[in-house]
Amino acid sequence: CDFNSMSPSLLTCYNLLNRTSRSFSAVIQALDGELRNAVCIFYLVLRALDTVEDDMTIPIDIKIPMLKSFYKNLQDPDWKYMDSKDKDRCVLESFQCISKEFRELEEMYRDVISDICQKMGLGMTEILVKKVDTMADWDQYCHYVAGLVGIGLARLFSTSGLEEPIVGQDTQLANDLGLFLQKTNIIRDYLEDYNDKRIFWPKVAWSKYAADVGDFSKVENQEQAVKCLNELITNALELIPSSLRFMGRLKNQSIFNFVAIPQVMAIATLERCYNNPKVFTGVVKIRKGEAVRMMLGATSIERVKAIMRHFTLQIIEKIPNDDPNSAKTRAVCQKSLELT
Ligand SMILES: O=C(O)CO[C@@H](C(=O)O)[C@@H](OCCCCCc1ccc2ccccc2c1)C(=O)NCCCCCc1ccc2ccccc2c1
Ligand SMILES: [Mg+2]
Ligand SMILES: [Mg+2]
Repeated sequence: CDFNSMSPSLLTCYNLLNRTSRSFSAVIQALDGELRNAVCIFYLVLRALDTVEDDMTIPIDIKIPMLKSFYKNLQDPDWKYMDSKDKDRCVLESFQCISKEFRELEEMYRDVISDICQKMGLGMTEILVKKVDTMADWDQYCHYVAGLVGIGLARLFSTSGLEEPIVGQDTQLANDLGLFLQKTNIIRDYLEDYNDKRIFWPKVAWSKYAADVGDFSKVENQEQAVKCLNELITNALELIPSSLRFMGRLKNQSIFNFVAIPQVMAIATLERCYNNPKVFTGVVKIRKGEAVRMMLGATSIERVKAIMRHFTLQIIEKIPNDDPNSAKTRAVCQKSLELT
């Protein structure tokens, strides 16, 4: 990034990106050409929307109209929000810089960002009132907060001309990219979310193993908790074939790295979490050194397949014979092995 030629407002945007995203800021800044600014602004606009969603101090009757109309703020040079208590409130307080840089993007990028922002905001209002009961509810929630991001990004890739039209047209694969990342986050963040009184684990799953999802945080329920954990990880692993097919279509190296690095970090996280009771006593994170080694390695579809194969074999090694989903987990891993 050539920071010397940036306007003060664009510099502020990259500063906000670095402050609000450890896992995405480096790969976004490495993107080629016009995509870099477009994806940076796309991230900040959606992080601002998500910060409204996450802020538990905003009363629901205020929050719902705020989420539904949020995309309109992109056209309002004066809009900002100073009353948030969320950790990422800086993106709401500096929203005038974000919307100014949004309005300076080419129209074809603005159309994608505004459309996804409107759909995500509307989807978030549905989630605020509805619980995640069925696996379909789980897919729907993840579609709104992450699937739509994948769909928008794929459209930006094709719109920029750096990728073929099919990349942006195949919304199912793009959606699955986001579901894989969000499901991994939800699985990993069980305890953090539960302590924030936020439940994203689907009721149809946890109710097989406990009377209340909070029971998993008690050590006497650890065995049942791990069975539920393994069931949700098995569900997430079913998305790997879509992820590989999406990445197999990419031609631009900076876009490949941008897509592949979060995907390999996610499979590494799922492997660390599988059958691991530590998920219920803290947040299981992969070590920085291991993460950097993977990032440097995930630069071609062959390398990514080798990484996916490595972690899939590790998971197969850990499948307990008495786990209720052992046969399904083995079958899902077997399918990934055939593709890698
Ligand atoms: O608030 C927190 O601290 C955690 O937030 C989670 C939550 O609130 O559930 C939750 O917030 C979701 C709503 C806001 C998502 C905004 C976003 C995220 C990443 C982007 C990457 C590039 C461009 C735009 C992006 C937009 C969160 O950040 N979950 C992490 C998974 C979301 C990944 C989205 C995504 C989807 C497909 C992708 C494909 C390729 C590369 C990056 C991708 C990134
Ligand atoms: Mg959030
Ligand atoms: Mg959120």
